Amino acid sequence: MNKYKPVGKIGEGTFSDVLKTQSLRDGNYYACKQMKQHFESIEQVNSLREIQALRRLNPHPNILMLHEVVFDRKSGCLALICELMDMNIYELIRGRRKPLPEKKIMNYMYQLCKSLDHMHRNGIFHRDVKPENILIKEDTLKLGDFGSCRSVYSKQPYTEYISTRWYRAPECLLTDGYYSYKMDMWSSGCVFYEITSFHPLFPGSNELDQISKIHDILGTPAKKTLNKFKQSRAMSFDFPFKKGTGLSPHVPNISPKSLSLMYAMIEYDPDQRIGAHQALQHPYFRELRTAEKQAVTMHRKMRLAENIVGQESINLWCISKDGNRQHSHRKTQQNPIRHHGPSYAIELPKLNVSGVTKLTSYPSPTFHSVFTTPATNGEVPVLQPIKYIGTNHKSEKQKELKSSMKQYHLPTIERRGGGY
Ligand SMILES: Nc1ncnc2c1ncn2[C@@H]1O[C@H](COP(=O)(O)OP(=O)(O)OP(=O)(O)O)[C@@H](O)[C@H]1O
Repeated sequence: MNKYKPVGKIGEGTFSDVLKTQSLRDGNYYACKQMKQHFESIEQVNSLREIQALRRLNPHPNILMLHEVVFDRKSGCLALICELMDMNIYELIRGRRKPLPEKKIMNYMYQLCKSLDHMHRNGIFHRDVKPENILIKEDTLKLGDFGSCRSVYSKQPYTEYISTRWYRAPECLLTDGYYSYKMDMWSSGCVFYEITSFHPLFPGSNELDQISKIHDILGTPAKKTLNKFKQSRAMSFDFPFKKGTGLSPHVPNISPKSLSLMYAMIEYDPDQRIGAHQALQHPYFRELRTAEKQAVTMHRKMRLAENIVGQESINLWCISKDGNRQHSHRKTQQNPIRHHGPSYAIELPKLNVSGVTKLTSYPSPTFHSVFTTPATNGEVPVLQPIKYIGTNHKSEKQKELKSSMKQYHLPTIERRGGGY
């Protein structure tokens, strides 16, 4: 940790203090997440869910970037050195009166859905999506705090207490641990509402009140849905019929498309709830998808132009240096671009360097394929050498204690149905 100079405290969570630090090597600023828990060995550090998830999900434009893991064996202190962001979503909207421009909300929601899509495709679900865990820097949004995440292939029921109550999906509230990745969509729908209205959607004061707040707006669910939940709950429950006000009276000024996506995300039944990949295809995001496609096309054209210019200058250099066309000729034969014009088959691998294009280069998955076949990104990245050791205040908003030891092995992507 002597390679980093602490500058000030920027955040605090249940499990960590987050400091702004400056690297003495490159002079850049980073966020240093100093874990409150002490560790006995590197093996114990490596088994930390958060580290495993970040390594598997990095790099992606909408996932917080892990720069370095620093562990001090003597003191047992552990710090995650991450990219420094400006603030979290809760801080962005706190005390604000003027609504955020609709374009900004759309842009943030698009990026949030992209982070979820990437995570779910890679066999991980977050389990604690909430405004405090969504970080922004200028117009870029990144999902952080993977301390509660799980493998989608791990065996239910999940016994530990998870997710902050206000963002907890009905299946988490009403079953004995039979929930999965769709719970992240519910939480994100609640965040969508909150960045639109600046109020939490379901601010329940306890679990029963949480359900009641959900029913106040969505109404009690169909019997079929409740019966599904009842099958995975030891204790029986029933709710007297309630109609629900719907979302519209609470967000009167939003567009119909925006409302439609919001409803799809907070669908009561997880089987009917929209998934992240589907959400990205929703008409609400049409404009952004078009802009993205145009940017990709432009990028391809630019790379192509660069290649041609680069190739020509190599050829010219070869000719002038050697006075020998043979060498130049061999070069042009090696690179068919010069003779045969552009080929996307040649260009695409270069585009994959950027995370955004990497996402678009996935085989277009049906929703099922994400969870019935191994994830597309192959193996878990190898751990980099571990180096050392290492207060925006946690919001006063209601928070419940999560499991204190957040260190478990994340099953490899290929493993299905197993788990811990
Ligand atoms: N990379 C970062 N850049 C800027 N701020 C950050 C960064 N990482 C975390 N923070 C701030 O620190 C706060 C706490 O971080 P984080 O949620 O990762 O800690 P935690 O101990 O896991 O919290 P929790 O109690 O939610 O489990 C965040 O809400 C955020 O405001």
